[in-house]
Amino acid sequence: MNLIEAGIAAPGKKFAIVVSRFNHFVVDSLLDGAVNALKHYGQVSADDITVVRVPGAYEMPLAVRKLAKSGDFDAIIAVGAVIRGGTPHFDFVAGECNSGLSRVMHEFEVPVANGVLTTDTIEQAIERSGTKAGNKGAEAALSALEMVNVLEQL
Ligand SMILES: Nc1c(NC[C@H](O)[C@H](O)[C@H](O)CO)[nH]c(=O)[nH]c1=O
Ligand SMILES: CC(=O)[C@@H](O)COP(=O)(O)O
Repeated sequence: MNLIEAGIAAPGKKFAIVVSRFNHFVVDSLLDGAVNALKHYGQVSADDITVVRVPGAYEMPLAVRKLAKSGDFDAIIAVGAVIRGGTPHFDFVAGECNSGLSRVMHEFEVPVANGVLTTDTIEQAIERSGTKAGNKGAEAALSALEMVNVLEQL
């Protein structure tokens, strides 16, 4: 059996993190988790991490596409929080964000890790941004680290 598997150390690789300002009270924790994971587990230096802030999750795919098209980054991490309100707007924002990120990843063959929370309640978002349900920003960063190394072997 031939198994292609990779670790998460990626010193010298370049990462971009696209972070939305909406719900920044949880998104800032997701960003911290992603940056710390890149530095601590990935051995990525701060000089190789670029952070791009956008207004909301709906705007993320456009920024991610520009970054992917530049060819300057080995992986891109998207962190944000779409929290359901009182109208169907949640479905459109979350749907367009997720499908847009996926489209960019496949079009440019650059890992785009999805650290965008889509929750029904604020409490669910808080739980997933560094409390009892982990930090989805950190998890997305770990995915990006592994995918950079896996793709290098393919
Ligand atoms: N409600 C949330 C939004 N809404 C804003 C949109 O993302 C977009 O910025 C606006 O529609 C203007 O184009 N964004 C989030 O990231 N999270 C939300 O819960
Ligand atoms: C995800 C959203 O756009 C949502 O937070 C907006 O809230 P509402 O549906 O009450 O306008």
